[in-house]
Amino acid sequence: MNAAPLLAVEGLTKYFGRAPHLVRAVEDVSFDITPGEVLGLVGESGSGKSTIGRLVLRLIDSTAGAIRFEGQDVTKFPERHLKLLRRNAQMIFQDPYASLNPRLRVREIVGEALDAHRLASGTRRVQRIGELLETVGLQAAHMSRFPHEFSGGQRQRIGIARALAVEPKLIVADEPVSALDVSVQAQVINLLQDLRQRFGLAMLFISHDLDVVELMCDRIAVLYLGRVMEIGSSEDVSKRPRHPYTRALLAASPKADPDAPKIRRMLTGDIPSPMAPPSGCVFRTRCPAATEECSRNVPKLRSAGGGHRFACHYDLAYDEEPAAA
Ligand SMILES: Nc1ncnc2c1ncn2[C@@H]1O[C@H](COP(=O)(O)OP(=O)(O)OP(=O)(O)O)[C@@H](O)[C@H]1O
Repeated sequence: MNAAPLLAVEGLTKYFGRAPHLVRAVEDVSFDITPGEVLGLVGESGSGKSTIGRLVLRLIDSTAGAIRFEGQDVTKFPERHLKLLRRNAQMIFQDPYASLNPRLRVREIVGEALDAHRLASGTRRVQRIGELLETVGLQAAHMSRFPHEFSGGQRQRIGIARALAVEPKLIVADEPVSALDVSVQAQVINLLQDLRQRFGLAMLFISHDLDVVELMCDRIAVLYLGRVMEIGSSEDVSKRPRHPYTRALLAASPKADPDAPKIRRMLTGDIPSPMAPPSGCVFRTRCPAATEECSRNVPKLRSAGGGHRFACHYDLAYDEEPAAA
């Protein structure tokens, strides 16, 4: 619990564009990931999950905040130091079709990472590519094929082999199974679990699906309109959620108990535009329990004990009905 964080994100903020079209994609987000830990980022479409993943790997620049990787703030890294970051932190993308260059053989796709960091050459390089393919459940002989010769699940395995080539300490997995057939999703999740155990990988695991996140992650951060609504152990967040939004998300899951308390089933209306987020608590326009207070003040994250925190002015009992409007 007290291990020095591998990744420490503090007050991370990202705006796209300019006023009056300023998009507040990520607003004052903080979290840590310790070595070997898997943190899930969950939230509806547009909540800022991918943006956070891209910020962490410096694929895009932040507006404000710090991203410390092993204590060093990567937001301040000059371009030439980014290679060091990429040696330690890699991305697995959502779409295994778009993320692999169709003109390159698997050998070149996986080998590129080895070459960029001069990790292996000659016969050792070929051997290493074969090993990586076997590590992800493919065969060494597959290295001479092109991406189109593989199924979606197999392509995602190639993307994983490419990420593993540099022996990273952190993997940002952005919806790694959402584009796959349901029947294949579990296999890829199992592979990621297995790799995590084998290599002690830490992960930032991005998904809109709370069930997948619960399965995969040690801790979960729930995002809404670019802000953290709740963060804590998977167990606390999924079994003892304190924020009305987390409860609503859980209720929307196909696994939800139909007799669940009413507050959990009341997520209605659309997500407001990140160009015009509501005042006070950003969730208040969809929250069944919102009051005047919620429109005036932004709730701070507060502790529910044991590292579990939630950003709500109220602390409603789990089965409490919302106040009449
Ligand atoms: N390059 C960009 N320019 C302008 N707006 C952007 C850009 N990238 C993302 N956004 C906006 O930032 C917000 C957060 O987007 P982001 O993709 O991070 O959300 P997400 O939670 O990952 O959603 P999804 O699951 O749909 O990918 C959205 O409103 C999105 O439209």
